[in-house]
Amino acid sequence: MAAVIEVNNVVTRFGERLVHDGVSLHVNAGEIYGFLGPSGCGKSTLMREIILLEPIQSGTIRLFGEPLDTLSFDAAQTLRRRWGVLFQSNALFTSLNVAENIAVMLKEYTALPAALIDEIVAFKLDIVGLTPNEGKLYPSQLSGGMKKKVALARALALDPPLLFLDEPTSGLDPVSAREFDALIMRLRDMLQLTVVMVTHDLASIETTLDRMAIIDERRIAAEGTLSEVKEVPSPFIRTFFGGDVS
Ligand SMILES: Nc1ncnc2c1ncn2[C@@H]1O[C@H](COP(=O)(O)OP(=O)(O)OP(=O)(O)O)[C@@H](O)[C@H]1O
Repeated sequence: MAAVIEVNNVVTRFGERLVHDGVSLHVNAGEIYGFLGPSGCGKSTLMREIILLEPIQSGTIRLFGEPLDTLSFDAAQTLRRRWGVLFQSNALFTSLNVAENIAVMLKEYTALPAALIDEIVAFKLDIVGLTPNEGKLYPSQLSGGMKKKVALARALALDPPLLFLDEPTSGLDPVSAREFDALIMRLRDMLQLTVVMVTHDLASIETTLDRMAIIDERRIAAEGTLSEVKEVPSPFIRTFFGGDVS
């Protein structure tokens, strides 16, 4: 299976704080892959380095085989269109309705005619389970679960093969959270996506992740399937999966 993301020996330091000290992992095409680890271990920072929001200080990251550190400005812009990101905050535009939020990316990055954009938006609403009428609502009129679906539809607007999710189920009630997990798995299969998510949600981890990396003590403490990482003797893994702490 081809690696969509290869992280090699990444070292990240903020002032005195060493966050990553030689982090390496790889994400294969078509997997749902998790970044796990204690609070502050650098999960979000690693994701930000991969999506070009944070400079790579040392080490290499390749996306679709392309090394990120030597990308030209134009190549970086082209690459950015190959992933979608669902931020924890959803980052919806409050002054735009749901359909307009989804259309933003299409208006900004394509020269498609308005009628075609409307059709694409209708399709994106449908695949995340929202109705055309819900497309007319504003973010303030939506539940937490609906906001996530809108942000997901927007992240998928340009048909990226790669999707990043930052704690997608945090703040959702358990029913909405499991519904969202099922949606991610369905979309992965339907659109043949590769999905990377930062998560602390044990139910999501158990049901959705094919493989995961545990970042702990500045390094990868374990990488593999759930049963593989559970075998690794590490205090964080024992506590997190062992049920010592809720
Ligand atoms: N731009 C920055 N400048 C300085 N310190 C930063 C910066 N970004 C992150 N950090 C620090 O790096 C460490 C890792 O942060 P990060 O948000 O990646 O952790 P995390 O594993 O995602 O945490 P959480 O699970 O709590 O969201 C933290 O100590 C954070 O304060």
